[in-house]
Amino acid sequence: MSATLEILPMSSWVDTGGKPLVIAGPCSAETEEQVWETATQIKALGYANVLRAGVWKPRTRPGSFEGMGEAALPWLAAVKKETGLPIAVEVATPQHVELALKYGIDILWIGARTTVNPFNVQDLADALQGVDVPVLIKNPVNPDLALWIGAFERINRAGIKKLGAIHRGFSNAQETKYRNSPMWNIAIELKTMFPELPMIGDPSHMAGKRAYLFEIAQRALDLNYDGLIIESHCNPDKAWSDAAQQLTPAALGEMLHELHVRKPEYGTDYINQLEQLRSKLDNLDRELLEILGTRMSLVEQLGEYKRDNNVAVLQMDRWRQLRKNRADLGKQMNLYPDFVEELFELIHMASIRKQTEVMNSTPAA
Ligand SMILES: O=C(O)C(=O)C[C@]1(C(=O)O)C=C[C@@H](O)C=C1
Repeated sequence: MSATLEILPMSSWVDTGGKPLVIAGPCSAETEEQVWETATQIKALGYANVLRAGVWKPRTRPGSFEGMGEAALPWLAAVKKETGLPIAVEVATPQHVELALKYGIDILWIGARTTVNPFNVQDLADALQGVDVPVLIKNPVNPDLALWIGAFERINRAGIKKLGAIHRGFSNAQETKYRNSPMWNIAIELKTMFPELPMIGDPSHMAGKRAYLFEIAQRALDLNYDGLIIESHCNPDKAWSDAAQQLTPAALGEMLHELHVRKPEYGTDYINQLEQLRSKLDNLDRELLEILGTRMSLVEQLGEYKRDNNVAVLQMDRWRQLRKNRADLGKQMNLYPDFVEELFELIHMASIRKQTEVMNSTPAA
């Protein structure tokens, strides 16, 4: 997939003093007092660069609290004046965009349930035409990188160059430890395609529970994310939405203090050591590929034998036996079991592909 985005650096819309961006605030703006108390406590921590609050809440089932709507916008405008912190809210319709801009909201984000729908995203892009406001786009709820990229393209084509990605994790079909599966590989792929796109981790929505926030936030920083967006509420247990994943500003401060920010690059003092290790890896990878090449030519010979004797490509007994044997070997070598399993699944699929080609070719005379 190839795509181009014109992106301005994060420093063009927020000053973090070279540190990771911290966006914090309640899941929802509930009352004027709650917004005020939470915002002033967050400001006092000294860590946050931006204050977040949900005003329009897309909820899974009807009957849940769906946000205070426009009524909450003057509260946010007032805390912005008091704290000096820029405000970020989620927008899902052109009317939300219009109202947010009317009340001087500084940063907009598009939620995961909106990113899934190109019609919705295009409506937002049309409403943003000619407006200079940073827009952060959450990953779609389903693990579809192209859909996420498509949303960036639509918003970018409307002239928005102050863009950022929020990685909030992907819906689970089954019960898992986290509320949403991080699937870090998808965010890494996006970052690989668009290195200049700021990547912001959303531990709150991945974790779903306070207890897991730290490990996810640290993982995001280990991957050199540009920032974190974390839900914080002055009285989290009484929150009207997402109570289990919010934490008090004081607990947020402790967590942020404990997190380690990694250096993006090695220092010059490590360069020699690093180069030696990398050149060993280069040699090993070459050997690995040579071995895979040799394996594939044996598989091809087996394929010719199968073709000439009219034997099926897929040999289930052999494959089952092989899988078990390689998993045991991998265990002895201290390799991650799921890694070994996936590796041999890929190898086997490539064998099947090669032998299917051989099967359908005519033997050399
Ligand atoms: O053992 C065979 O019959 C093979 O063709 C080799 C191989 C493999 O890649 O190891 C490929 C396809 C079969 O389903 C099982 C195993």
